[in-house]
Amino acid sequence: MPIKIPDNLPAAEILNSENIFVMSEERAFHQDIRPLKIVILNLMPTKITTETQILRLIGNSPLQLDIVFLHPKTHLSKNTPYEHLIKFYNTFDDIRDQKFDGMIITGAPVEQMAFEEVNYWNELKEIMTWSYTNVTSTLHICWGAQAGLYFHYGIPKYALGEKMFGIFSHTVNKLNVKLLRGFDDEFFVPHSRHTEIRREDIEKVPCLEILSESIDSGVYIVALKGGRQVFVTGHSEYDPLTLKAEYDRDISRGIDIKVPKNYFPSDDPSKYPMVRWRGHATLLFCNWLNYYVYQETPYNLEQV
Ligand SMILES: CC(=O)SCCNC(=O)CCNC(=O)[C@H](O)C(C)(C)COP(=O)(O)OP(=O)(O)OC[C@H]1O[C@@H](n2cnc3c(N)ncnc32)[C@H](O)[C@@H]1OP(=O)(O)O
Ligand SMILES: N[C@@H](CCO)C(=O)O
Repeated sequence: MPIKIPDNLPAAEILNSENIFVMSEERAFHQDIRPLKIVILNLMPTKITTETQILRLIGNSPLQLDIVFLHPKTHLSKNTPYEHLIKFYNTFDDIRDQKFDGMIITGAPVEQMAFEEVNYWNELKEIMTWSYTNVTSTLHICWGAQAGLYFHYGIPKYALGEKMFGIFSHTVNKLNVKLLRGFDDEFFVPHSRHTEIRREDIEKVPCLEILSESIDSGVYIVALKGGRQVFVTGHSEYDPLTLKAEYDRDISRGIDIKVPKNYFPSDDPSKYPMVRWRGHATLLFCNWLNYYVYQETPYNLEQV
């Protein structure tokens, strides 16, 4: 949350230059406050796990959030009980006439298919088109980021020779970016994917900026200048044991999968994983909610 201090306090200039959010008395006086409307398009097969992971992060904020869950109506989930979807989820038809402050589009285990082969691709294209005009800021995660970058900007994904699997070190590319406020110089993020997007393709689109990368796992955060869209290639929301569950699943299926890198102490899968990404995950979601959603969204949502 911003610090409200007198406009002319000397600390204001110093803190502003350090990328700390200081709100002037005048701005604070004029700021109207209401709960934020957030829509989560959950494309993961294990929807209940993902709901919990995302809510844990966005719930760690003093803001009141009204959450709406969406699932694609053109895909019948095998792994999430239908009763759960009926009880807690909407489809796009239910909300297409509404406006939202923020939207999160999750990952999905479909990255090895062409986008057009995904059975809800046409529906997703419609939702992503709508998000551009009906949502103040949309955060896309993993496959959701690949899909958004491909649909909005024609950026392709490429198959990797080996799954990017583990916890990787990242750095920030640019100083004084609100989304990156408070990030350490080096921070860690889980990745679990068979495909990648490439810097050279993103650089061809002048309205996009690469905000964070990793020497080992490549591009991490891309944003539309102004913050209306954020694309994140990693899974900072993952629980301590999510990579282990994916690893155990693949081992039990006889798949040739390597131990996730930098995850188990001494790379020994019998040991409990070391969590080194929770602080980063919390900050990323808080910063997005605060600076790209709350501070930018109009009080009257119809003006989005
Ligand atoms: C790159 C990223 O975004 S990573 C994020 C994805 N990560 C994860 O999903 C991790 C957790 N998931 C898993 O462990 C596995 O997917 C499991 C165990 C839930 C199921 O795996 P499997 O039994 O091998 O595959 P299954 O046939 O059930 O399909 C898996 C999912 O792929 C997706 N899928 C598969 N084919 C299609 C298709 N043609 N169109 C759209 N979605 C498809 C679906 O989401 C499907 O699950 P759902 O029907 O519950 O939505
Ligand atoms: N994180 C995914 C990658 C597949 O898209 C999994 O291991 O299931």
